[in-house]
Amino acid sequence: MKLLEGKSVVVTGGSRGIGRAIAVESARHGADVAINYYRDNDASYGKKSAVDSVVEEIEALGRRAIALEGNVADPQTGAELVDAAVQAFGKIDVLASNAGICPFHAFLDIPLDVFQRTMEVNLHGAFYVTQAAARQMKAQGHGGAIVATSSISALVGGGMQAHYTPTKAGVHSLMQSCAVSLGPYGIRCNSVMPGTIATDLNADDLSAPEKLAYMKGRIPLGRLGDPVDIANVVVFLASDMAAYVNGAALLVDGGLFVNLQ
Ligand SMILES: NC(=O)C1=CN([C@@H]2O[C@H](COP(=O)(O)OP(=O)(O)OC[C@H]3O[C@@H](n4cnc5c(N)ncnc54)[C@H](OP(=O)(O)O)[C@@H]3O)[C@@H](O)[C@H]2O)C=CC1
Ligand SMILES: C[C@H](O)[C@@H]1OC(=O)[C@H](O)[C@@H]1O
Repeated sequence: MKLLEGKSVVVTGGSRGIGRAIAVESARHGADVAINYYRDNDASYGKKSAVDSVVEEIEALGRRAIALEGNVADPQTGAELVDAAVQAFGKIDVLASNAGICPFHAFLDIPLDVFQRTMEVNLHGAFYVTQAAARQMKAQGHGGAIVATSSISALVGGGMQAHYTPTKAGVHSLMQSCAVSLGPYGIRCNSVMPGTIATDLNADDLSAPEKLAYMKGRIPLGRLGDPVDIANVVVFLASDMAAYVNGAALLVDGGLFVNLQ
């Protein structure tokens, strides 16, 4: 069953990791996809750059794809991405606001620029692109769905993430307020809260075997998440199957959050 047949989906941070999986699974469910990326230089996908390979994969599924470079922290990037999607596909039905960074650092001596960049990319970036997509959806007059990638880190702390966890709590809060602001236009806003998902974001952190074993040991399902585990839930929240889900946050963490002891 295809959940996004004929929809136009915009994904920020769609070249790698969770965003890439959202882009591909959206296409598998029948959507055309506009992908934002920033500094794509990853040639590990069959010797193509990451973004070229995701575009190719979507086209192989019989759907259209465009890719637009841009830093989501720049207020113009979101608007340009939405405009490009409308030019290419005639409309936008779904935004997956997903781009994010997590440079691990201890709290007491975090460089100011690392703190500011994390805030600007993760929280300001989500705000700008959500506003741009919502303006377009309102003008179109037939509603829409916005799904932001928050995190389990919106709910719990991390000693090396004091600059990061507030951005994920902020993204969660942004979706709650937007659910209220945009509900009257039929635009639903929700967030997905991934646990620990195996991507480039945490590859360094989990490269130490002891840390990897510790994290897996804390997850009742006994494995790290796969980007597709998150993408499946984003597709559901974006689809008409979730027509009455608005302002929700869905933990997708293999049970990590509830595992006190
Ligand atoms: N991995 C995990 O365990 C978890 C991740 N998350 C969240 O999921 C989201 C995706 O993370 P994940 O897939 O793991 O990370 P990856 O590092 O694998 O991918 C990040 C993606 O974001 C893009 N990106 C980075 N900075 C910018 C920017 N300034 N402007 C536009 N695009 C940018 C990258 O593009 P490019 O490479 O071209 O620069 C890339 O496509 C993030 O918001 C993260 O906080 C939440 C919970 C857990
Ligand atoms: C980067 C982390 O490993 C990852 O990102 C988050 O949001 C969670 O804290 C995950 O563990």
